Amino acid sequence: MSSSSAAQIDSDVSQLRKRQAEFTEELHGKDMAQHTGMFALMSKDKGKGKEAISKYLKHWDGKVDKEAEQKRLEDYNESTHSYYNVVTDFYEYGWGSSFHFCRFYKGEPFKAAMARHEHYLAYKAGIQEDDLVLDVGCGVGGPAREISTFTGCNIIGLNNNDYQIEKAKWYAKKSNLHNKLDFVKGDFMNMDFKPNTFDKVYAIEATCHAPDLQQVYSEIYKVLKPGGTFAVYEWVMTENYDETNPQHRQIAYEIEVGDGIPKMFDIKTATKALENAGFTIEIADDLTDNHDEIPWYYPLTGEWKYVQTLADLATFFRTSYLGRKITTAMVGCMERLGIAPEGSTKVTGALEEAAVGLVAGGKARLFSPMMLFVAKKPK
Ligand SMILES: CC(C)=CCC[C@@H](C)[C@H]1CC[C@H]2C3=C(CC[C@]12C)[C@@]1(C)CC[C@H](O)C[C@@H]1CC3
Ligand SMILES: C[S@@+](CC[C@H](N)C(=O)[O-])C[C@H]1O[C@@H](n2cnc3c(N)ncnc32)[C@H](O)[C@@H]1O
Repeated sequence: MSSSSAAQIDSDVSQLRKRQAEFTEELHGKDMAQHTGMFALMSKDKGKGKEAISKYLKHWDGKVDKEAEQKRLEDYNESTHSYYNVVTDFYEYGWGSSFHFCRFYKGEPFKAAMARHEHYLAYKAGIQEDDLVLDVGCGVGGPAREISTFTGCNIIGLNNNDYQIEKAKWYAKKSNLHNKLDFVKGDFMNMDFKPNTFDKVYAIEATCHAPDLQQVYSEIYKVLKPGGTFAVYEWVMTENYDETNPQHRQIAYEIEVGDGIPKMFDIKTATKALENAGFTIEIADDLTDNHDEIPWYYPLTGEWKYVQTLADLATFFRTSYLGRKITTAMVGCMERLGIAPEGSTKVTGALEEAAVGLVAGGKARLFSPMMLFVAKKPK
């Protein structure tokens, strides 16, 4: 690439970042980090809120044709940025500050199961005290806070959503972890870190937003020290998935459109992408394939029998089919009263589609949100 075209790309990237940061502040307000869930939804600038939702709908309007898919792949940065601008409040309201699924043991509370899933990844990655670790696609920093507390390591969280970065920084300060954690804006498809920087890298349910898995894994490979480990919970379609089967494809589309994913890839593609990036795969283990008594997707069903503790009733109520209908009705009232941005119910509608697709994919064993890969960069 010539130096003038490289300079042009750099300037386009910095303009995009500036635009996204300015829009974030106008939309969520200067004290954006301090409000969560429905309070955050109410404290948005209503005009910008409407604009944010229409930006999101432009990309995620349910179109399932190849052309729409191609557009989402090309526009992955803006499309995921706009997705997380509008869903983050709902995620925090319904799920908490770790945006991923987990396995559940009998008798185990929801929050403990989520934390254990994070500890397990840290353990498999071999994270040690004082390691410098990169969290790729860090959300609002729930896993980074847990993993740093569990291991004592230092973590840099990389994220392309400004709203989530502000929140992650605020939570880290509140939990007195700001000396161990830092959160930076960036695109995992083109990282700004120097090569060979990190002892370990992990990614939790984030790299599925990449338009090309080999590219994101190659970036991770580049910034990892030789001999370092990369551990990931990847979202994949399983071996049972047949792209030519219209019912299978419909489930994959629901997951893509409802979860802000340009294209769902299968296990084979993810495996090849890791190998082509230069990694040696040490573990490839689909954690949904364990005959668990309590399925990973249970919070999104209406199956009360799986709720393990009384304290989990509040979470389950919000995540279950009935709870989601009630949330949609409540958000509809807020929208009519003008205290939630116009179009908010379209967001709950898309999240409903996500929930339906995820449960259908889980039940049919076509989809896994926890394909664990542990891979090494050779010395
Ligand atoms: C999008 C990716 C790659 C990962 C996120 C996984 C999960 C944390 C989310 C997937 C679907 C989400 C839904 C909710 C919370 C977060 C998820 C489970 C809600 C329960 C939030 C409250 C809304 O009223 C309904 C949502 C349904 C989908
Ligand atoms: C489902 S969330 C998971 C967040 C976090 N790993 C957790 O478990 O709480 C996916 C995250 O990936 C981030 N992300 C998506 N595309 C990205 C990109 N191109 N570069 C950096 N981060 C990205 C999103 O902003 C979001 O924070």
